[in-house]
Amino acid sequence: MSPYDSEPADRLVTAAADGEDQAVEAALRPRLLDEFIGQERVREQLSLVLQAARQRGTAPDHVLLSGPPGLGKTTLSMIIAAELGAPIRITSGPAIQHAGDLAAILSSLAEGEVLFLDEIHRMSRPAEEMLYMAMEDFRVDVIVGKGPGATAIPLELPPFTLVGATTRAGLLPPPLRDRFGFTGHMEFYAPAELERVVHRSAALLDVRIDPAAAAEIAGRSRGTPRIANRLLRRVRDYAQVRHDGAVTAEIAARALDVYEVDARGLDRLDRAVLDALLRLFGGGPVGLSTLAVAVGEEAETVEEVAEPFLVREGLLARTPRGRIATAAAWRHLGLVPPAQPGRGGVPAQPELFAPDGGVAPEA
Ligand SMILES: Nc1ncnc2c1ncn2[C@@H]1O[C@H](COP(=O)(O)OP(=O)(O)OP(=O)(O)O)[C@@H](O)[C@H]1O
Ligand SMILES: [Mg+2]
Repeated sequence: MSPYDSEPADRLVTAAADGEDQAVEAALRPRLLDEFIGQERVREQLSLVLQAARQRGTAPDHVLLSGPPGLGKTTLSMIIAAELGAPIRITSGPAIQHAGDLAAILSSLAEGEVLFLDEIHRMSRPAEEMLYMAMEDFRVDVIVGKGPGATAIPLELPPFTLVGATTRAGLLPPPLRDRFGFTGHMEFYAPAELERVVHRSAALLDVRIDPAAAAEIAGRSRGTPRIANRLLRRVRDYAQVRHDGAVTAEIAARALDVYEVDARGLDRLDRAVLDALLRLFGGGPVGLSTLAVAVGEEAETVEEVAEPFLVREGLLARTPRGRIATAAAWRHLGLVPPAQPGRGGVPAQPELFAPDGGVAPEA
């Protein structure tokens, strides 16, 4: 499910898991730390935490994994359990409505079990407070009865390891954040790392793929393994239906053109926003609501779905005066910036425009 209500349900480049992703992701998940690609720092730190705990024969400190969707938080939590040889219990913040729900889970944990709490920032306040005590003292107070006659019965818990995951670490109350012994910050993946993800997944899916094709898919995957895996599946469909199943760079590029994911990973909506900003408003500044009307979308959709990636890619900037396009945006759409801002762009002359990202001269 997309974290954004405003995100179109069928968006190919969403970082959120769709139904098909959920069905196939289990098969594509690396099982051990050594198979996990990229995130070198998190991997090394985590490996030390786990190895030390194994040597001491105790449950490791609680672990918080934070970062954008699709970067491998759920995958890493399962790896933690596998590396410890411990069972894992999986639940999520929204599933825990009442403190009692959490008490029931905690009291049934086995010694050394890993409790994976996904979307931990969406837990209810009373459950959160119960979790503080459970994390720190391995104890919960179960409230029996109501009103003035209510009593708290303390309940000892076996040592366990909480692995929390969140896309919004900033929303976690400090007392909760402080109770994790280790926080892994997941970063977007470099293209070379995504290439390795594509090769690995292709092998598991029995897809023959050229190195150049893997690079083509990686470059369009927005730094996100989940998107790389999804694009690979769409490319596989195309290669199978239109060709003999083998994926070359040319086939990958053509397939992703069919699905309107461009060389930099922008989809139709992203390009529409950039295109309006450049052609209609001369690169800005223009207000969000005006820009949204120009592309026929809700302001929230433009702001939450399209803009974060455009900003991350250095194609668009949000300023107090409105949205403005960067020089890279003009180049990406093959346009030359106007001599006077606000006049609209003209198609680039081939000799003026360096498609490899060279500087486009002022007209
Ligand atoms: N480092 C990696 N190496 C190989 N595959 C990866 C890696 N990280 C993620 N993946 C793949 O990407 C997909 C998404 O990963 P995962 O479900 O762990 O992301 P997530 O961070 O939990 O996302 P969300 O925030 O939506 O829950 C999985 O299929 C997984 O196999
Ligand atoms: Mg997850």
